[in-house]
Amino acid sequence: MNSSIREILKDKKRIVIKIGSSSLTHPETGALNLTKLEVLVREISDLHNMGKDVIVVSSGAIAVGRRAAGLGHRPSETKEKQACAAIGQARLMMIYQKLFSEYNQLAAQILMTKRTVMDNLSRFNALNTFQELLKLGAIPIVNENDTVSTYEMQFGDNDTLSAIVAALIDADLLLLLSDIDGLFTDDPNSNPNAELIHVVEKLDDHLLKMGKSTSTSDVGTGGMASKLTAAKLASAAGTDMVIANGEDFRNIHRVIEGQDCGTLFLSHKKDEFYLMDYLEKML
Ligand SMILES: Nc1ncnc2c1ncn2[C@@H]1O[C@H](COP(=O)(O)OP(=O)(O)O)[C@@H](O)[C@H]1O
Ligand SMILES: N[C@@H](CCC(=O)OP(=O)(O)O)C(=O)O
Repeated sequence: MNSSIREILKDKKRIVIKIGSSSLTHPETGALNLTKLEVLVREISDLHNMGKDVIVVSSGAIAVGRRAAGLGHRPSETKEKQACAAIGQARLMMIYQKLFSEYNQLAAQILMTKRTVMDNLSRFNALNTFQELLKLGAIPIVNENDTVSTYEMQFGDNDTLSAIVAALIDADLLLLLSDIDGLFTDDPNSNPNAELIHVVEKLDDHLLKMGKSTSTSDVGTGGMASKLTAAKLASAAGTDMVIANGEDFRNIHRVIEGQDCGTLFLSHKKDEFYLMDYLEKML
C-alpha cells in the first residue's frame, strides 16, 4: 500500500525543496558542510535536467553569518540576527552560485517577508518573478529576508515559508529536508520508542500534537510543529508533502523515485478558504 501510494511521486513536475540549517552545516563547528552541499546541488541539478521545475527554500543565513562573524553564541537580539543574516545570506548564495554553475544551472535569489505575501501587489509581483524564472530555466533559491524583517513581518521559520511558496506557485510536491527521518509518534530525541510514520492520509489534531515546537539542534528553528503547520498549508494548497532526512541528500532522488523514504503527507482537495484565513491571521 505504502509503496504503491508513492508511485505518485514519480510524476511530480513542480517541486519545492526546503533545506534546514542543520542539514547544511557541520554540527561541531557550524561551518558549511561543502561535501554535502555538492551532493545537494548535484541532486537538484539532476531533477532539473529531468525536466522538473525545482524551487529551493534554503535556511542557513544566520548560522553561516554567525560563524563567519566569529560569534560564539546563537544570536538572540533581532539586530544581531539581522547582521548575521546579511553576512551569511551573501556567503550562502556565493557557494550556491559556484556549485550550480559547475552543473551549468542558473541559480537565482528570492528573499521574501510576510509582507510580500500579504500585500496583493507584492504577491502578484513575486508570483510573476517565480514564473519568469522558471520559464528561463532558472532555479530560484528562496529565504526569508531576515535582514529587514522584524517580528511583525516575519514568517519566523522556513517550513511555513516553503509551504506558502508552494501554494503561491502551485507546486505539486513540497519536500522538507530535516535533521530527522520524518514524523515520528513522539520526538525520537527524547523517546527511544518513537516510531516513524510512513504515510499521513489525514492530518488530524492527534497527529498535530505529536510535533513539538522545540528544535534539538543548535541552529534549527520551529521543530516538528512548524513542519506540521507546513503540512496543513500544503494540503490546503493541494500539494503533497514529504519530510525526509537531509543528512543524506540522495534522499531527494529516493523520494522522487517513489521509494519508502521519510513521511508522505497526502493532500486532499484544495481549500482556498483555509489558506486565506491562515494568511489573514498571520497579520
Ligand atoms: N514527533 C516528532 N517527530 C520527529 N521529530 C520531532 C517530533 N517532535 C519533535 N521533533 C524534533 O524536531 C526536530 C526537527 O526540527 P528542526 O530542529 O527545526 O529541524 P530543521 O532544522 O531540520 O528544520 C527533530 O530533530 C526532533 O528532535
Ligand atoms: N531564515 C533563517 C532560517 C529560519 C529557519 O526556519 O531555520 P531552519 O529551522 O534551520 O530551517 C536563516 O536563513 O538563517
